[in-house]
Amino acid sequence: MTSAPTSRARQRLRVLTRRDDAEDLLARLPDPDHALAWVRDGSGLVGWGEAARLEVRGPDRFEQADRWWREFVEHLDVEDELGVPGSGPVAFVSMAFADEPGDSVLIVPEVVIGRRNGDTWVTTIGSSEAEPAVAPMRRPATVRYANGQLPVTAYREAVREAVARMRQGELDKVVLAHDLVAVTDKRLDQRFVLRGLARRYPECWTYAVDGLVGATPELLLRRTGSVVDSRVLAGTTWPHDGMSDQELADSLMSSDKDLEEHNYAVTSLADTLRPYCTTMSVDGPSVLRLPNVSHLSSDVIGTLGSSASLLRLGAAVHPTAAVGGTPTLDATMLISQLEGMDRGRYAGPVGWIDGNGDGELGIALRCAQIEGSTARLFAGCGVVADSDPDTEVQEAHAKMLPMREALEGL
Ligand SMILES: C=C(O[C@@H]1C=C(C(=O)O)C=C[C@H]1O)C(=O)O
Repeated sequence: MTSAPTSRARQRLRVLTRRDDAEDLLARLPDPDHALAWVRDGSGLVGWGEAARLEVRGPDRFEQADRWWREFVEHLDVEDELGVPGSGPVAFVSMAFADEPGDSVLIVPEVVIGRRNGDTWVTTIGSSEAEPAVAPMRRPATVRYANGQLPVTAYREAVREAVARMRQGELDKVVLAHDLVAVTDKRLDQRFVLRGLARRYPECWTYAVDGLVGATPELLLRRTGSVVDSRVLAGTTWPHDGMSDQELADSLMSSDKDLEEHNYAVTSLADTLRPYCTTMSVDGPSVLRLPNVSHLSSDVIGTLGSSASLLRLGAAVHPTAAVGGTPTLDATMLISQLEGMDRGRYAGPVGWIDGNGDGELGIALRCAQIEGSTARLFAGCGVVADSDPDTEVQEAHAKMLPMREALEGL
């Protein structure tokens, strides 16, 4: 569906970027229910209002979104004092994981506040309204949890079945997820959740687009002119049995199972991105340590030999084997068969794009879909032939902690 202000775009919207003195981006968000955010360690973008919105679904959702955005940008009058990635016109993006079901969304805010390398700016898109007052923050007093579409017991069974299929040689890796529903005593304030995540996970990208709120450690793709880079994660451990951080890191770096999972993920990203690049290098794996989990992490960097926009590149690489599996098609079919739930925009690309086709797309992990006083949390794990279902259940639990703590205000 296109709830398209294409007609508004045709009227030539005015886009104005000027310098600003924003200190705390998240503190500027006025609205508890419609936050737009992509912030890491104090830098990034926040936005509010809707100058335009696109909803798309299906296998060509990236191409449709790319076409719509390019047309939208053509009908703008832009005045941009900064001319850096993220200044000028911007759309926040959140794509569905699957071809079906699931809606993807692009939102062009009326106001964007950005910060990058110490420069801060404000962009207005078709609006010259004064900044609205920031509504007081709401915090829930109680949070209760209930089964989602795939309860833990069924998840354990799904992992067991996947392991059996892999031992029969049907496929090499599949990433299976489950969900959990949190119910609070009042309407959730997305800004409360965002601030909790950003405070505890400054090295992650804290995001909110159309009610999907989270803090992801995984960067699917960033395009900055002719440079493209990615941070691929797969292979996970978490604090247990009194092991020190060093012992956890050593065990991860020497785990054949985790190295295998990681290798599938890096290969899937590099193989699908390489055709667009003239050079490419992979640096890793090393261990990325977060408060709740540690991951094997590799950085991929390439020089683009093509003018493909970030959304086009996203179409080529999604889903990597960090959230899908290997081979990709077998894995996505098995996911829909064994999970039997709608992932929505969890594990899909999330982030922002600008008028030059640059931007950042993370993988929407460690997140929840917030609606009123409920939040649907998701977490998944890479499963290979050597996986143990009970251990995967514990891993998924560790991956849900950031969102649970943010909801509970811990
Ligand atoms: C699927 C998730 O995480 C992904 C799976 C990982 C793994 O299996 O080791 C690690 C990081 C992410 O790529 C999630 O957090 O829900």
